[in-house]
Amino acid sequence: MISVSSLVHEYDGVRALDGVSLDVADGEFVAVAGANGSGKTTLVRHFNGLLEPDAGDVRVNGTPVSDDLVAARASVGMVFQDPRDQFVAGTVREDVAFGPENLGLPREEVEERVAAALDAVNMTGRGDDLLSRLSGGEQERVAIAGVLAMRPDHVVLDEPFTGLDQPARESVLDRLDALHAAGTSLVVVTHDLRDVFERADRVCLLSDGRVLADDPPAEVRDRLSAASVRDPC
Ligand SMILES: Nc1ncnc2c1ncn2[C@@H]1O[C@H](COP(=O)(O)OP(=O)(O)OP(=O)(O)O)[C@@H](O)[C@H]1O
Repeated sequence: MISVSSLVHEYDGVRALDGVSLDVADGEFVAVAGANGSGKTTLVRHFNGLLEPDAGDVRVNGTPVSDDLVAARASVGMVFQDPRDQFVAGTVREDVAFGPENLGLPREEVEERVAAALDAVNMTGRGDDLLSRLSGGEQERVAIAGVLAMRPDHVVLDEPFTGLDQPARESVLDRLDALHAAGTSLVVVTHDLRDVFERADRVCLLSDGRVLADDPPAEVRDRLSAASVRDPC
């Protein structure tokens, strides 16, 4: 469970989040949508302590993130906007193994986690591939595998479809469906709700650092334009 309460974030005195409250229950699929600059990335970077609140409270499984950064980062896996930003190795296998290796897990468990994570993103047998030779969609899936290998309770994806063509987009969506079905909670940040709208349990609309709506998709439709988000249907 991720619980955000009255969160305020300022960059050099400029308010990017202005009292945001939001809960993500275990197993839930929440879409966070809003115009450029509405505060989406700033919000999710608080979920695992990449940013510190200027006011308000962010808890993961009941514990304030700032009290236990290691626990928050184990529980909340983050897939960043450009997957290349999070690669740390040359090959698919080395990259996906990096997180579990840093947990100090035995070699067999690392191998088992890497195999399961690659399987989950449909990249079985691609461990020796060079990351630099993968397509954008494949890179996105490897970034997701790197997060899955940490076995997080929640996976947060910031604009996961940027630059992907329709087949790559569908392949990532398939993987998200499988994760959701397996009980992982998902937070997908997007300015484009296409394909996500009907999958989400809830849509949180941000506008100028405030929550404009946080409801099931059918109930937020009439507020999409106020948040400068295009109706996907
Ligand atoms: N590192 C930073 N320093 C200063 N201001 C920032 C920084 N990061 C974001 N901002 C500002 O904070 C506000 C919210 O930005 P944020 O990136 O959270 O929005 P967003 O909804 O994710 O936007 P986008 O869809 O363009 O990624 C914007 O006004 C942005 O210019």
